[in-house]
Amino acid sequence: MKLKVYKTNFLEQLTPLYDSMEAERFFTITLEKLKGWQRVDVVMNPDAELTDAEVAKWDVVLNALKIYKPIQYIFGMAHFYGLELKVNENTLIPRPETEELVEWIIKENADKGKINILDIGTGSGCIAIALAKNLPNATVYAIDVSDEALMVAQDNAKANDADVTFLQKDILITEELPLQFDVIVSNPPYVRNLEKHEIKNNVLDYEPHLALFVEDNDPLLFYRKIAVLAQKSLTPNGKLYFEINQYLGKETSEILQEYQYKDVEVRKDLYGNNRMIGAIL
Ligand SMILES: C[S@@+](CC[C@H](N)C(=O)[O-])C[C@H]1O[C@@H](n2cnc3c(N)ncnc32)[C@H](O)[C@@H]1O
Repeated sequence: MKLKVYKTNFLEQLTPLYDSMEAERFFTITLEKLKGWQRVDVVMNPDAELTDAEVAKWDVVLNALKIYKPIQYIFGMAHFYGLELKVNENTLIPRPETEELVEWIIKENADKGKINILDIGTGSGCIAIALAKNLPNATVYAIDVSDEALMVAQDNAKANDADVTFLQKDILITEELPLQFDVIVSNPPYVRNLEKHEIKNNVLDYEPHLALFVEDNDPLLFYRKIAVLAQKSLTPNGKLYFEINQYLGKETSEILQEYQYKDVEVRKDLYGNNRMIGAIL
């Protein structure tokens, strides 16, 4: 079949489900992953053919997209802060908002000498690995409760030549952190069940609920627990950084103030939502 004809069919089948720009983006990614081609190659080779075997592979992708499987899980790969990271159903797909949190930490810590950093709830390892790559003076540790996520994170650190020490721990039952840290960062689960209706099917049906959801009656439990643990484990003037639920900026700030943190600052993400918070001990 001609690639041009397949493309028309691919886009037609996806545009009732996704907007046309997104469908076009899926085509481009599939083209790159399955054929090693860029969009310009399609223009330059108007008569290019797909063999039956190639069509079968493209159809697998198309059918998965039709049931809203995220393209990052289809190809097992996501991009974060210039890195290519392996992802699977045990790891959240890293988000652009989280890149902004990483950017904040890098800017504030680039000029410091040797520092220890801890990432709590590391998932794919995205935050820890991006920090290790961009802050060469930092020694980076990362915790997750999920062994499956930690396996992915470890592979990602290795593939990206980043030195990160991973530890399996349930932060909710941990009584102390293993070391003193200059920076503690976390993007913990923060989506309330009552916000589930705002979550798209591709997230709800495929991304790990362990990484996303908290109970409506105590949505900030991770923040409270980490604030308490960090009181004992941050160095003087050490800083805590969190990604936060956009609707709970005020409540999250109040927790940090209650636990005697100073200079509590809420920052917005690129969409204008309250999305991250920093505070000094
Ligand atoms: C919102 S995801 C963040 C993943 C990654 N840091 C990112 O920014 O994409 C939260 C992570 O916390 C982990 N997690 C959930 N409960 C935990 C617990 N009790 N102790 C430690 N980690 C936990 C999940 O496995 C998940 O990887």
